[in-house]
Amino acid sequence: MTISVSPAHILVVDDEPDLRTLYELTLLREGHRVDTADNLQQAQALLATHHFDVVITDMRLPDGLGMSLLHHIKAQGREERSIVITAYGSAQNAVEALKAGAFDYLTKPVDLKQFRAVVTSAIRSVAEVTTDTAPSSRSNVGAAAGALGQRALDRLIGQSDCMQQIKARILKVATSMAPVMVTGESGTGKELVAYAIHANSHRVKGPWVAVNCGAIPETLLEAEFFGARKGAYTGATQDREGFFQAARGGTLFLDEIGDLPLPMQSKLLRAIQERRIRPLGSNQEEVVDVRIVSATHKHLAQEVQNGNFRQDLFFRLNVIDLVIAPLRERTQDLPELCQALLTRIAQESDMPTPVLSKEMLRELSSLPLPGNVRELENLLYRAVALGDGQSLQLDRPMQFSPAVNDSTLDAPEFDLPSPDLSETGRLDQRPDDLQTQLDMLERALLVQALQATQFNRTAAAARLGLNLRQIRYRMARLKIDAPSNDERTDDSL
Ligand SMILES: Nc1ncnc2c1ncn2[C@@H]1O[C@H](COP(=O)(O)OP(=O)(O)OP(=O)(O)O)[C@@H](O)[C@H]1O
Repeated sequence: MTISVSPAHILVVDDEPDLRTLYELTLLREGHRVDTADNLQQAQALLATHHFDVVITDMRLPDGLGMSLLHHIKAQGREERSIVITAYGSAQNAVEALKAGAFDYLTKPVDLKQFRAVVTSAIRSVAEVTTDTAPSSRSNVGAAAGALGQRALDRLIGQSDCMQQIKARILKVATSMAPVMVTGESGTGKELVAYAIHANSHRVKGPWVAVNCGAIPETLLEAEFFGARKGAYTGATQDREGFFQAARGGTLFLDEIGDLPLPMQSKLLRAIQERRIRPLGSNQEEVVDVRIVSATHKHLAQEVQNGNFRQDLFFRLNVIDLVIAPLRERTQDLPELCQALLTRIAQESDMPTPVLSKEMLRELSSLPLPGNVRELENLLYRAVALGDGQSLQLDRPMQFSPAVNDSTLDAPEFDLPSPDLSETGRLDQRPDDLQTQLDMLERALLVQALQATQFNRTAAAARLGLNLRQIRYRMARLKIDAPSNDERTDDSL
């Protein structure tokens, strides 16, 4: 399907006359105005005298690399969107081009359908920016966003340096097709950030498809991602779209990407590299037209080291990284966050917004809040529920009593009546670091649920609000050797 965009002025730079003509004719047929150059020098001469919307350049040119055109465009602050054509299999060049500011890249042999889709996308992104605002004002955070984009940025509460930098970076990276990886602890707002990237991009009118990679049973992953034809597997009574098809023209958000099993990682890598997918049971490939934003709370580089995550996929997904600091490292955001969250909670319950006292704010600031903004949100919900309608009643978080100063933060008091923590026999030793303490707590809860279900992992997972794959993963990570670790029929997903 050809998507119509307004005619654009495009520069094609390639030293191969046949290819140059092929690209030129394809673009002319779409109604665009095209100039061509067969080397860097000619391209630079044309750039000196003309303004283009899009520059399409081969990577290898007789007098240098197409990359230097990118640097030239960037250094001059020009508005052209550049698309680089790289040799097949040179992932490094593609990633470098995106990092150098290319809007997108194409791999040889160039598929004309893909070529048209990428060019259309680039033209759209120029149009979005020029209708929304003058590009020169982009340094002003928020100025470049349209109404939806601005709303998405506004939902990210906080004026700390970290949040300001995140917002500025969202605007900076939104306008290209480069894959972005958002990292941060659980509940730090990774999904909000990912959505803000979509909402500020030229793909905003396309779909936003968010997928939790850890929540899909392993056996269904391929069909869920790439779609399936009728009859491809038992129960497939009709053709169905996968996430890649559903997100066509928009953004595919892969949350908890670190939970994707290795075989699926290979399939995802292939889809990204080849820009093609094949639905299950189909012999036809389909062109991929999605921007990928992924997120994880894991240290993915460490997962690569441990052999749990493919390095090449990491490299592909992590072209641009965006790191969100935990809430305890930006406590200056707390007052504004509490205010916004309380206003929302009060609106939902149709009541006046309760006032947060200074004491309570101080108390909240002293909590480690390992669940970050989500935990803060839950705490405030409980505080509203326990309060008298005007004042709030802070209920201590389940896992920690509030730390009064840093030294108590190092040795939080566990306040968990239900799981038999002494089972672990290790809590008294109180390790210093938070992660070890959380691991011990998680281990105790898992063991307790497993014991209560005679080590039936499916039932234990259900008790804890997990699925089988998630509990298996957690058991393996914490080296919990349950009698049912040899496959049981009830667990055989
Ligand atoms: N800066 C923020 N301003 C306002 N609300 C926020 C902010 N950060 C997070 N939240 C809220 O906290 C909750 C968790 O946010 P979100 O789901 O984006 O976090 P996450 O990092 O993706 O979590 P997880 O790792 O569990 O997937 C949501 O309700 C979100 O609205």
